[in-house]
Amino acid sequence: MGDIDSAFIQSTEHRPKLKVLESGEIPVIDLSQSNEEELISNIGKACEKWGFFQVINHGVPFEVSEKVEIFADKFFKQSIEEKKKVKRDEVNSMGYHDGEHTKNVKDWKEVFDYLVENSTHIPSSHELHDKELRVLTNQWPQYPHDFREALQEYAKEIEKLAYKLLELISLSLGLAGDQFHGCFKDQLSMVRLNHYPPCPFPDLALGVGHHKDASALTVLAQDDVGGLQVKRKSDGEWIPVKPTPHAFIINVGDIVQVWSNDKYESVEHRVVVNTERERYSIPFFFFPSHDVMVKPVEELVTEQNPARYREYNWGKFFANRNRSDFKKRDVENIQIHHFRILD
Ligand SMILES: O=C(O)CCC(=O)C(=O)O
Ligand SMILES: [Fe+2]
Repeated sequence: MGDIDSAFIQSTEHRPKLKVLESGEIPVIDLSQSNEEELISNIGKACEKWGFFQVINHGVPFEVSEKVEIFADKFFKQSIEEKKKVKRDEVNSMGYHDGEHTKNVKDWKEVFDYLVENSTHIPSSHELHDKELRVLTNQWPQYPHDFREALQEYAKEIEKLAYKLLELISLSLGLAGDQFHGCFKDQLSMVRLNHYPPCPFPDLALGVGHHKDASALTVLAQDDVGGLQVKRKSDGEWIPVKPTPHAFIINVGDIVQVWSNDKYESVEHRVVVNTERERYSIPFFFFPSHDVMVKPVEELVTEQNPARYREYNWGKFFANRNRSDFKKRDVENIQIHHFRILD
């Protein structure tokens, strides 16, 4: 079996229990249901109680998702030299990467990231005084053929679903359906292909360490292997999300937490590894444009419920996060709680 590289070892408190609780609790919501009021209410309840739900009958054609899964497998099965031809680096954060750290511990996975908009503006640096922008562009591999077309088609389909979900979430908060649409004009949204190889150290390593997504919301496809766990709000237990055929897993991200002034929380989640089977998952992170200032929505702020966050610039937050993905750093990376107004 050999020894595990110490970069992968989780601290004792974050190591997974090998015996997991029964799953099946995360709500499954049918988006095709005709009673819109009930649909909105169910989404609101799921956001409040879990921060996570699954959707079925979502309108994304199965062939589009299936194609991406096949291409993902073809891409990751190539040699490391081939994959590294589209390696991400500190300047271009899109492309292939096999050294990501979450909370300063290395994840047992490899990824391929691409932007939904193909190229978009981001701040040149995380420094607040630096107003310069630069263009962030996708890197596409030569092989597999038609990889780019399949992945872009997928992104466009999921983007439609993400707008629809954001609309339903806005309505559930008592806001206009299109309240946030303007924030995504020059969006930084990206799709990630996650490949988790089998791992002989399931008690020490994680596929992705515990974290919250920085997005407004995340739309995740997973295969039938399982491994995603969500921290239950009521008692802090890690609950597995059972793979549901053709469903997407939706979670509230940090931005919706701030917009909703903590009504909907961005919930911690992580991925445990599997000793026998490799696993694929594909999150779509719905990210606003770089110039969006994120703050609690005015309509949701009252004297009794004052704003709990100072505003922050999304582009700078994004640039700051990208710095920490490469190596173990001694400090915690940027989090929304750094903008919390203490009472
Ligand atoms: O693989 C999964 O199920 C989740 C991955 C995840 O949480 C992430 O990439 O942010
Ligand atoms: Fe995540």
